[in-house]
Amino acid sequence: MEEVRQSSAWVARNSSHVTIDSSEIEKVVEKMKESIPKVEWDYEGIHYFDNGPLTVQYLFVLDALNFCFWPDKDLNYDNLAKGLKDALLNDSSAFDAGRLQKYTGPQLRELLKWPRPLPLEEERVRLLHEVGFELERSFEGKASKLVESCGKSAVKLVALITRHFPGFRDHSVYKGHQVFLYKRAQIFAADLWGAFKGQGYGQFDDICSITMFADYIVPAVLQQLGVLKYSSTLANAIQASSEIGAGTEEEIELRACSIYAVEKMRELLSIKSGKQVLSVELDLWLWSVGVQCPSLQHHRTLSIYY
Ligand SMILES: Nc1nc2c(c(CN[C@H]3C=C[C@H](O)[C@@H]3O)cn2[C@@H]2O[C@H](COP(=O)(O)O)[C@@H](O)[C@H]2O)c(=O)[nH]1
Repeated sequence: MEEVRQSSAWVARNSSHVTIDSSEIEKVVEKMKESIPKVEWDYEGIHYFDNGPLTVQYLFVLDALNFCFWPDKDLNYDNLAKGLKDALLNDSSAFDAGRLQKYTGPQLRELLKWPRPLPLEEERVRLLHEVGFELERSFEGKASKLVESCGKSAVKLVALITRHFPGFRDHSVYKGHQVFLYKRAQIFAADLWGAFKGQGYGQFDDICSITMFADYIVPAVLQQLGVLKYSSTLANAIQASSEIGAGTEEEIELRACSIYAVEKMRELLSIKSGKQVLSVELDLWLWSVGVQCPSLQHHRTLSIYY
């Protein structure tokens, strides 16, 4: 994940619309250092879990579709996680590689029991087909095989996923530089780690290499904490719920500066608390704060990446 760290740091150094306030990072860290809020994975009980390969298949399908809920004001991540869980409980072959390649938009909607078209539904279906096809072609149809071939390395897992599945290649070109953010590939590794509690399919000896997952919730939380500061034009656009184009400087800065800021928080917290703190732990905490605050104004970008 060095490429994610380095390219995000480059954006933070050259940023025009978003700045990181180091003194606010220090204040947040000072408040947290005695007890870093530990957030239990699946504290909501919304995920499928059977401690085996079907859970891996479930999480891979979940993270293939884990993006852009906001255009439907009633839809959120929980609906997706729970909808896919119920679908699997109802039919354990629902995510077989052959089946994944055949879903249509209306069938996906029905599977999730969602009464109207999903945001970016055509893309969601295309990505499901891509996952089914490539799993069948290279991994005996099983996401568990993909994970097994990574030798307990999250870095290898992200590299393998982004090599095989174009839909997970979450990157942009910013001021002439290629920037890697890899949100859904990294969150898949983190979901395995969380679900399997760092054992079996969730054992990654390098889980400390994962960065935060640059979505639309965590940047808003960091802004609320004072860690991120926006230009007035950007602040107004977010306040007015105006769409921010995918690949624009503003969008990349929001995401990359969030990664950089969380890395800085992690470094400082590790020093002050004398314990190794993981970016994934900070992410889970920040995300849980964000989703518990319905009034939080987040940026709106149509994207398949987050
Ligand atoms: N940074 C970060 N972003 C995350 C997650 C998760 C889910 N993690 C679960 C896994 C185990 C735990 O129990 C968590 O519940 C979803 N998202 C992103 O949020 C957005 C959805 O927001 P809303 O529209 O309000 O549902 C969307 O971009 C989605 O991709 C996370 O952990 N970190």
